[in-house]
Amino acid sequence: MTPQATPTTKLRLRSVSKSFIQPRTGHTTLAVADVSLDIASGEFICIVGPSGCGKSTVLNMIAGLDTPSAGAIEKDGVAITGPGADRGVMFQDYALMPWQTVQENVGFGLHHGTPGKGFTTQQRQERVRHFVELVGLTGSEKKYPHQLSGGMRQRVALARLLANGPDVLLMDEPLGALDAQTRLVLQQELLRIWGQTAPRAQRKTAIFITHDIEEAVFLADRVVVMSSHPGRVRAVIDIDLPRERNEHTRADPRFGQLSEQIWNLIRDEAWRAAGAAAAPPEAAATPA
Ligand SMILES: Nc1ncnc2c1ncn2[C@@H]1O[C@H](COP(=O)(O)OP(=O)(O)OP(=O)(O)O)[C@@H](O)[C@H]1O
Repeated sequence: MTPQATPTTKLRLRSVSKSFIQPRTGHTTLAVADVSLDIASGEFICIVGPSGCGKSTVLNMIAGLDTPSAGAIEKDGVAITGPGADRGVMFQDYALMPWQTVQENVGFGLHHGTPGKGFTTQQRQERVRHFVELVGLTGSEKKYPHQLSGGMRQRVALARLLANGPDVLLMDEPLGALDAQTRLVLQQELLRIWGQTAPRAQRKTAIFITHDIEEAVFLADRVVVMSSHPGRVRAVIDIDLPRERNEHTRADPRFGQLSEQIWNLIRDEAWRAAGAAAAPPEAAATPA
């Protein structure tokens, strides 16, 4: 049964399925089956699951880049029928324009797209300055993407996403290409920029895809665990770790328990997705 919408529901997926038909062979892949989910306004949701379980397909449908084959997706009670500036998307590969500076990249949507409507040139410039500062890139405004590290490029991509003023942030493995230390730093930076210490009403609704279970536990209010073939919601785990999340969070025993709980839900499929016939048996508990 589909859950009832609450007054704070921002996004609602109702029995959403998606099939892809190969034009040449006519072969149909059921990528996502019967996904129902309510996402509250200001909530941070992470989606995890084995490779190919349909995470990106779900995100693309919320973005309006793909259309459900069955079911419906609503934002604020209105069906999503295509892309919109109210939903900003961020990918792993930065997607910056190499011939533009940091500030030109951040301001692109404001100067050339619908997000800039209603702003004067001065207001747009001020908005760019604000988001460049928020992501910690003041002083690098005139640099080009090739002059930046991977972490700085994703800061630019995040500033651009926010400058466009969406109320839903859709992030498809945005930290996936970064080295391990930069990734840890940017996880915390992302929560700061998202406003984890602000009241929920002031936060954006965020949906974040990751393969990294600890990243999901660190970031999310709830983790959606998907299973594959076809992609379904296997479990939704409440992350009852206090905010603000910071370096102490990872040392909290609850952090380890939640990570293990999620890994146990996906380990068999993750091993198979990685080419193994089956996962090895779970390690026996150490005798007391
Ligand atoms: N445009 C497409 N045409 C045909 N099949 C597709 C298309 N997009 C996705 N699929 C298939 O749908 C399934 C789900 O793909 P999707 O990329 O959503 O999974 P994912 O969980 O995001 O994967 P990964 O973790 O590897 O990024 C896969 O079997 C994939 O091959």
